[in-house]
Amino acid sequence: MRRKLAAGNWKMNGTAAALDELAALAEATREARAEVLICPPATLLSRAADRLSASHVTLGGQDCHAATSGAHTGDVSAEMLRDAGASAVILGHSERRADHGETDAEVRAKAEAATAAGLTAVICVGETLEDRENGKTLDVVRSQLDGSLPDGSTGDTVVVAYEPVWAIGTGKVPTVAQIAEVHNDLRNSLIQRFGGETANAIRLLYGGSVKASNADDIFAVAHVDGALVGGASLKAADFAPITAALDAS
Ligand SMILES: O=C[C@H](O)COP(=O)(O)O
Repeated sequence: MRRKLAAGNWKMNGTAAALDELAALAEATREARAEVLICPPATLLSRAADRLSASHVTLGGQDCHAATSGAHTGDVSAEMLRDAGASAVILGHSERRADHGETDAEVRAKAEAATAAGLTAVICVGETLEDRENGKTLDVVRSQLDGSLPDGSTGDTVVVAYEPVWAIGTGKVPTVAQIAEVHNDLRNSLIQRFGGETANAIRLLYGGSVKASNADDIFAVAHVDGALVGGASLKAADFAPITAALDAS
């Protein structure tokens, strides 16, 4: 049985004042059965970990380097994230793929580093609008999945987040049929590569303009085990109802 996961990606948002929102989220979701994961900027991780030490909310990074340490100015290793209190790390987000030219091979190497450091890698895949309009959605997503997940991935080491690029921060959401098609295909691809038992333990998240108002419909889709939420994860008042919708699904 896959435990549902409500994950929040704060992206490049949040200074010390945002820690109060985390505390409010922990309070508002204290009865949640789903895992509640927040990925704040790296600068807030250790303070967030201190603030949440007695709570069920887990923490993650938004990226890591593939190396453990070394001459990589400005980068953060998986081990450092773990040391700061993270249990997970988002990898291959489309904003990293677009802004930093990250390839599937780099994402995979980072995921291997995350696993070695004991972090769960939340690996993002998703098509652009152009891909979708050209009928290439499944090809693109399959190829990213194949290239980005390490061999030997398990339900403990990876989570896959399907995030159509055109739905991120735009208020546009795919139809439930479109989400169902991709999630079903992701599950089948995982089964082909890792076998049924392992594949069925890997959680699949949907991400892209998830809000309390559309969460029920999205969470009713087969093989949607939760969400990776951007904008609506910044405020406890927005994110707690999404977590509640996930629990109710
Ligand atoms: O990682 C989260 C996604 O990019 C979704 O962002 P959004 O909920 O603001 O559309």
